[in-house]
Amino acid sequence: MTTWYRLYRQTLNSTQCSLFSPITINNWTFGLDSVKLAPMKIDVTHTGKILVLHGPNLNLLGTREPETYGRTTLAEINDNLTDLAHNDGIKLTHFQSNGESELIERIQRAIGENVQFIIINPAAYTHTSIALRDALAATGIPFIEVHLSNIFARESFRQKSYFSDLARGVICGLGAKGYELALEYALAALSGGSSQNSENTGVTAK
Ligand SMILES: O=C1C[C@@](O)(C(=O)O)C[C@@H](O)[C@@H]1O
Repeated sequence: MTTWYRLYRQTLNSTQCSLFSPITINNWTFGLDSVKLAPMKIDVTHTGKILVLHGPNLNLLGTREPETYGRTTLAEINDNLTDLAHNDGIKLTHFQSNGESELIERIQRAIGENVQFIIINPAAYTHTSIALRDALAATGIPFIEVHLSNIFARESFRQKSYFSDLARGVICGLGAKGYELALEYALAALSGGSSQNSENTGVTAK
């Protein structure tokens, strides 16, 4: 999909405004100036919004049980996702909390912010929180459930999720890569490129 950006060029006595098709290389956008071809770094026009939510103890990623959750820190995960989304002109915000009520309030705010997709690792709340599940259901915003570890290969109490039946999809056991894959799907869905049709994907969309 070609995204068009509005470029403003300050002149001596006026601000000229034209539409140009940009080329983006390494987060720099090059546009055609109305007089000459000149590189201009501009703010990318964000055409969509994705919210990434992390539940309790995920702030400790990197040092927390690395044999189970890997050595990638939460900051590294968030930075990577932010860059990937930004390259597609999508604004990505992330939020981590150890508290159920804070996560619920963050989800409720997403409605007013026009968030179009949520990626969530509810962490231990996966197995306990009807309240978080209800908050996601109340927004009606499609979401993907992500777990770093393969919860189905772990203790039996981790094999129950209060989210999976509402989720567009579930990714678990692939470590930090799982977030990237979830984002890839969300970006495709926002650009209309991801089929929501079970006939085409083999996946039943909610
Ligand atoms: O905190 C977590 C992390 C987790 O969601 C995961 O990403 O693998 C799995 C949960 O069972 C656990 O409580």
